[in-house]
Amino acid sequence: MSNFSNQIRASSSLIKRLRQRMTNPAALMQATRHFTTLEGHRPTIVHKRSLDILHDPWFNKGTAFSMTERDRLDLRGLLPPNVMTSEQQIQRFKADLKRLEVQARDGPSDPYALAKWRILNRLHDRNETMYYQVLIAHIEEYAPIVYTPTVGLVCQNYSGLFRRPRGMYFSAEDRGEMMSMVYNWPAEQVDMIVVTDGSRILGLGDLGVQGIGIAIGKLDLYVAAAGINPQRVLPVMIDVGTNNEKLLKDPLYLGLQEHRLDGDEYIAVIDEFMEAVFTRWPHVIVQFEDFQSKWAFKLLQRYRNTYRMFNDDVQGTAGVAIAGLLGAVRAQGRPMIDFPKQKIVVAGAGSAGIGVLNAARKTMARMLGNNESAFESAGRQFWVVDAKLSLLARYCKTAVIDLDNLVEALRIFFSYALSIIGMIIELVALYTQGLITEERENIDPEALPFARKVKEASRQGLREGASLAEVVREVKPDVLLGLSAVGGLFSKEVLEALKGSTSTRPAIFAMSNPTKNAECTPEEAFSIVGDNILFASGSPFQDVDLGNGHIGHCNQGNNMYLFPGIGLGTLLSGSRIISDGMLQAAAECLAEYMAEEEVLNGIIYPSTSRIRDITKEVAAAVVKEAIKEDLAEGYREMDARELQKLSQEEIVEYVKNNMWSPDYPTLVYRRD
Ligand SMILES: NC(=O)C1=CN([C@@H]2O[C@H](COP(=O)(O)OP(=O)(O)OC[C@H]3O[C@@H](n4cnc5c(N)ncnc54)[C@H](O)[C@@H]3O)[C@@H](O)[C@H]2O)C=CC1
Ligand SMILES: CC(=O)C(=O)O
Ligand SMILES: [Mg+2]
Repeated sequence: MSNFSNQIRASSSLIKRLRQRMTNPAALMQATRHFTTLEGHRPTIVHKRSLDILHDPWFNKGTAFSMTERDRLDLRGLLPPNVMTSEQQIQRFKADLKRLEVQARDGPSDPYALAKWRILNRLHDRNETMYYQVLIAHIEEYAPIVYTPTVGLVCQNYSGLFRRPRGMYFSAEDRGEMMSMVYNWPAEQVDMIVVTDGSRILGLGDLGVQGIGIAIGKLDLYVAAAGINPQRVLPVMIDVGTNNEKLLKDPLYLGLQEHRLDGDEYIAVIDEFMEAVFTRWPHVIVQFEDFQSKWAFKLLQRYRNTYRMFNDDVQGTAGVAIAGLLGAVRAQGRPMIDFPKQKIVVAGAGSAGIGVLNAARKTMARMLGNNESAFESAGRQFWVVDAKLSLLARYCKTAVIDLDNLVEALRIFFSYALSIIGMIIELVALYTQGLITEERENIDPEALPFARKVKEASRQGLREGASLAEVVREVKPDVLLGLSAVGGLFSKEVLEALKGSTSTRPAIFAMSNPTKNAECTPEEAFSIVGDNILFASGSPFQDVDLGNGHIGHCNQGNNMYLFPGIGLGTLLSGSRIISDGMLQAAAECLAEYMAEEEVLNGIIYPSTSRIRDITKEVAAAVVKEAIKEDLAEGYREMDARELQKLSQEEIVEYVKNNMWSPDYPTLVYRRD
């Protein structure tokens, strides 16, 4: 043991000495690598023994405790005698899950998926290390359980599923207390926070406090894909109420049963939360997740130049879509630089859709010369179809909230009356859905830059509000991209219309989650539009057997390929903010990751089994860009000046060396 300590000390001092000289980054890298390896073997000091160890998920190894460790920690006799390896433990766990599969002979179903989630969640609660061993080793099998689609089901049922707390809850009732509450979290250091207010969970709408499930699921991917230490992640739910009438009436709902805070009151809560977490952990990175679009953009603008934060739905999704869109160009056998010639129809102008539109337009403009006219002409490549509520309908819905203070009888009466008026207006509002032109009233400011000029539209045989099928028929786009949260929106009529596409290989991105919200299935896409299309969906689908010895590949176009790398790269660069350039570098890295042959075969995103590798590359690209933009302030031993000296290969190596892996540490007991 003392040998270990000596080596670690020696290695640390070597790094220090090297840093003082700062002449040889390669030697520094080597010392850091040596140090990291030793740190991996450094024993962990625990201040507990016996059953307390077995009941602590950080330290518990279950049957994998060696006999000497059992003696050292007073565990002898508290476990069955057969000492198992990690591999045997995973085998036993999987065999147990297999039994569940045998029982669920009807094939995948919601109760089956939930049962699987419960079993994994119980493992998470009792043995963190083994949980991440299982997740990393079988990520393709378990990502759909801890992440989309099953995480959606989990959020919908969270009040019933809740057993043990995970993460922190800041509610509207906690105003004025957050700065002290944040010290209730036991970890001294937190690297990553994923926060949601539960207002738009996947495509499932407002799930209130139950939305914490999505923050937990995203952080599982941070650990599995980016190797962020699980002791340094924090899922957060900001409960400002819910406008989900069902949850408001549910006696078993776990959150605040009042309508959502709005306006300045809402912003004050989020401000207080941000101040609290950045006061305790100045270097933390905060990922905003699944906020309704009304707040997603405003909060992003409010914080992005002050705090280390990003919005995954707006910015992560945009990067993943750009990578996919560039892949679609390559899949047509054309160079990426042809991207500005693509005609793109987007269905859904919410936080994700607008994020994609802005990023795609900027990418095209850059390729066209990066000036104003390039930006103008890039804008003409997009046709946006949306369906929004009118302002009056929104007013009626909000008015219900304002009536809360009246006598109960009156409240109920007016509530119902206004809800009915709201519903009627909503129905009327449906007539205003469709192609967005400058003629549209009450257009969202974010969507305005993509509104088509009326004259231009009419020259194409289109008008304000033209249906998606009409738009596709007239535009004959290269790409049809859905971020609408409306399952089946790419109907037979729409897909038939896409057969007229002028592209040699039309691409369909049905990106809405979870599975039932996908705009179409791959079977529908391949069978209606043809074998030669490119298909991507937000949630995983099986590849399609095209029946002629060919496979219709189903790509998973999900921001999970970027957000872990964006977070890790930001952490390791020590960048003060997350710049557009860093996000662009992440997207380009993903786009270039796929080999020519894969792309020509219709594979534009890597399989989930490669997620740890792509995340490492994305993180390295983010670090590199942060250095280039002079934003990198360094991390631990690697300060800004040393980062500057690293070559591309050394940056990748640096990232790899700093990714946590789930190995059981040797435990040594010391009295408190
Ligand atoms: N694959 C991925 O990585 C990601 C997928 N998503 C998914 O995208 C969907 C949308 O997310 P957000 O943009 O954040 O939600 P949002 O609620 O902000 O946006 C949805 C938009 O679709 C529009 N819409 C509704 N019905 C429509 C219709 N019939 N035709 C055209 N547009 C219609 C709405 O008016 C709204 O503007 C969700 O299902 C979400 O799970 C979101 C982020 C990442
Ligand atoms: C994937 C994701 O972030 C979403 O569906 O909201
Ligand atoms: Mg999301």
